[in-house]
Amino acid sequence: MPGPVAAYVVACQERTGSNLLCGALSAQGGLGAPDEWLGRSRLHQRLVDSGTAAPSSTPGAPRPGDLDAYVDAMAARTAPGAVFGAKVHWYQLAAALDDGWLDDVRGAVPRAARSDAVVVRLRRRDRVAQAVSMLRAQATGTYVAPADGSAVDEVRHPEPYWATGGGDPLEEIERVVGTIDAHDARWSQHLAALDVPVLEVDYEWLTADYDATVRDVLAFLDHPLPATAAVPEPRTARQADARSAELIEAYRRSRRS
Ligand SMILES: Nc1ncnc2c1ncn2[C@@H]1O[C@H](COP(=O)(O)OS(=O)(=O)O)[C@@H](OP(=O)(O)O)[C@H]1O
Ligand SMILES: OC[C@H]1O[C@H](O[C@H]2O[C@H](CO)[C@@H](O)[C@H](O)[C@H]2O)[C@H](O)[C@@H](O)[C@@H]1O
Repeated sequence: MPGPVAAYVVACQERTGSNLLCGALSAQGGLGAPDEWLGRSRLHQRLVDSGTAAPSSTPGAPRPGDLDAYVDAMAARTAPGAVFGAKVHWYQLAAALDDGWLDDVRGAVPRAARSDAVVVRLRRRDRVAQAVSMLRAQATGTYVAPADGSAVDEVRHPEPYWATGGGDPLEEIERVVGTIDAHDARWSQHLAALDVPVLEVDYEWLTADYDATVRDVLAFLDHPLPATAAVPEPRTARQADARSAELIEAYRRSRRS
């Protein structure tokens, strides 16, 4: 008989609405702040700041000296008594698995909570739209649009994550869709091998019926919202613009011809 949910992972890929969902979970109060604790661009600094970096860790090749100590330090930042949450993109887990400092995704939550950890698997059915969203975020340096309209700093990665930034945009989309498919298959394989409860959620459900989808996720995480309580307002806004629509349409047209 499984116990109450002690920790959770939002298992996703980029541009699947993960900030929208994780914003709702963070706003709930008892579910921590599911951040990208394994996120490559900040991992080395987080390890150093928490005193858990391996001597060999560098910004380009972050490596914990003691993963459990690192995860515990991140968990200590969430409110006392809150359920710990982590958001993990496949490429972040893959890097950790390849480096050998983690055996499976449950390593991203505190050891004491692993046997009662659950997974919310977030995907986007429209992979062309997802790929275009990735390329637009990379091109504009804007990965998130706060719903309150506040400004965010541009993010420029030293090396492009998903595309070269040059060349034929339709070929870029094709390549990124291929990466999304491959990473999705790896998530499926990885989760199928674990004895862990998984709730499947699609970006399309989240955006078509935000209230009902967030309620379903909260119930799965043992934090059901009473029918009389309102779902927290989205913290992020939709980013896709006219250029996104143009690229999606051009790609679809090219596939039909
Ligand atoms: N409120 C709301 N309504 C509709 N869509 C929304 C909303 N908030 C975020 N989004 C869209 O989610 C996409 C970004 O996904 P992620 O947050 O997973 O991106 S990432 O983690 O930073 O890579 C990205 O998709 P695109 O609009 O296709 O670019 C965001 O616009
Ligand atoms: O595509 C790589 C990563 O790009 C985004 O992360 C970057 O922007 C974040 C702010 O929106 C910042 O916190 C992070 O350190 C940057 O790497 C995106 O949010 C990530 O999901 C994505 O993996």
